[in-house]
Amino acid sequence: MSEQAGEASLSKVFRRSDRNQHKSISAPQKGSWTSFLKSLAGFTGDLSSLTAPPFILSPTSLTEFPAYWCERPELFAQIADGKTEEARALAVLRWFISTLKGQYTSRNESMGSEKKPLNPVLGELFYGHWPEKKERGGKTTLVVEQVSHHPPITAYHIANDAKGVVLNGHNAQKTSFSGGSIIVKQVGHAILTVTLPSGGKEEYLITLPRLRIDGLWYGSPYIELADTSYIQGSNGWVSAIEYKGKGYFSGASHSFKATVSHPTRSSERIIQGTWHTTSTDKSTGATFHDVTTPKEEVTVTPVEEQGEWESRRMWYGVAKGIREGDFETAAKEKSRIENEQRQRRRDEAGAGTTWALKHFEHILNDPTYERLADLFSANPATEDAYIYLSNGPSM
Ligand SMILES: CC(C)CCC[C@@H](C)[C@H]1CC[C@H]2[C@@H]3CC=C4C[C@@H](O)CC[C@]4(C)[C@H]3CC[C@]12C
Repeated sequence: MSEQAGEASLSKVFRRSDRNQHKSISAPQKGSWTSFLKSLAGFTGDLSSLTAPPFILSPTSLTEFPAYWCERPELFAQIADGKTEEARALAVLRWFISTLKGQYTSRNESMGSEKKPLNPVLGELFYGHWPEKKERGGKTTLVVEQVSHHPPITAYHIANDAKGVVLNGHNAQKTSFSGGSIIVKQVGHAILTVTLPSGGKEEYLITLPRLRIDGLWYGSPYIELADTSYIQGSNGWVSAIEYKGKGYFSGASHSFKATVSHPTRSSERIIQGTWHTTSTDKSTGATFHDVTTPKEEVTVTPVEEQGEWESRRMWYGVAKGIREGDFETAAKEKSRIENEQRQRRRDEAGAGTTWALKHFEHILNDPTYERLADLFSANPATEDAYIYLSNGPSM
C-alpha cells in the first residue's frame, strides 16, 4: 500500500468515532501520531507496552490513580451516617458517581487531553492521605501497591477509620480496538465495607465501567463510559448504572441512569444526569450529586522524603523530563528503571525466589466477591482479590 493510500484508509478507521472533536494536533507531531495510530489499529492486549509519541505521555504513574476514589472525602465519610440500609446504599452510589469526573475527565482538564500514564513497576508504592476535618470524622488514608507487572495490576486500600468506612480493590485493563476507538475493559473490583455504630457490617461490591477512548484521530484522546456497572450491597440493595454518551438519554456526553432497587421493594428509584456535572433523583426531583464544586487532591509526602519504591521518587527523572519537554532525559531515565527491573527479575529467577508483596496478600477466589456477585448473577462468578495486610505507614 502506498503511503497516501495507507493514510486515507487510516482516516476512515479513526474518524468514525470522532463526532464531537474540534481540536487538532500540530503539524510537527502529526507524523509520530500517525505511526502510533497505525500500531494501534489491530492491536489487542496490554496498551502499556505500546510506544507512544512524547506529547501524549503523562508524568503520572497509574499507581496514583486510586486516589481518584477519595477526592471528596466528605462523601466517603457520609456513607457511615446513613440511618437506614436504603440511605447508605444511596450514599454509596452518590460517592461513587461523584468520583467519575476525577477518574475519567481530570487529565483532559489538567493536561489538555487523556494521556498515556507511566506503567508502574512491580512493587511500586503510592501513599497519601486527606487530613482530618470535622465533617469527615477523621483523616482518610490511601495505600497503593503495584502487585503485578505482566499484566499490570494495581491494588489499593482507602480507609476512614474514625467513620468505619473502608474501600479495598484492584485494577487491571484489557484493551482492544474497535470502530476507531480504544475499548478498555476494566478487570477487577472494589469492596466497600461500612462498620456500623451497632458493630454490624455492611459490604458493597463495586464493579467498574467499560471505557471507550475517542478523539484518537485528532490526537486529543478523551474517555466516554459505556455499558453498565453495578454496586451490590450485602443488605440486598443494588444500583445498576447505565452509561451513555452523546445522543442517548439526554443527548449529552457523560450521561448515566442509575436504577436503585431491592428485591423486597416493588418500586425502584431512578437517578439521571451527567456524571461530570449533576444528577437528579427522579422520584423526588432533588439534586442527587453535584461535582461542580472543587475537589480535594490527596496529600503526599514531599519527594525528597519518600522511600525509593514510592512512585513520585521512583519516576522523578522521567516525570521531570516529560514536564520540561526534555524527552531524551525522560527516555534515558525510563530505560534505567526498566533495566533495573529486568535485572531484578533475572536475579530472582537465578535464586529461585519471587518478588514478595509488601501490603497485600493475593487470594484466588474472593469469598466476599462470590457472595455478593451471586446476588445479581454477576459475570464472572469469581475473581481474585488482594487482601490488605494492615501494615501501611503512619500518615
Ligand atoms: C491515550 C492513549 C493514546 C493511550 C492509552 C493509555 C491507556 C493505557 C490509559 C488511558 C486512560 C487510562 C484509564 C483512565 C482511568 C482509569 C480509572 C482508574 O480508576 C483505574 C485506571 C484507569 C482505568 C486508566 C487505565 C489506563 C488508561 C486506559
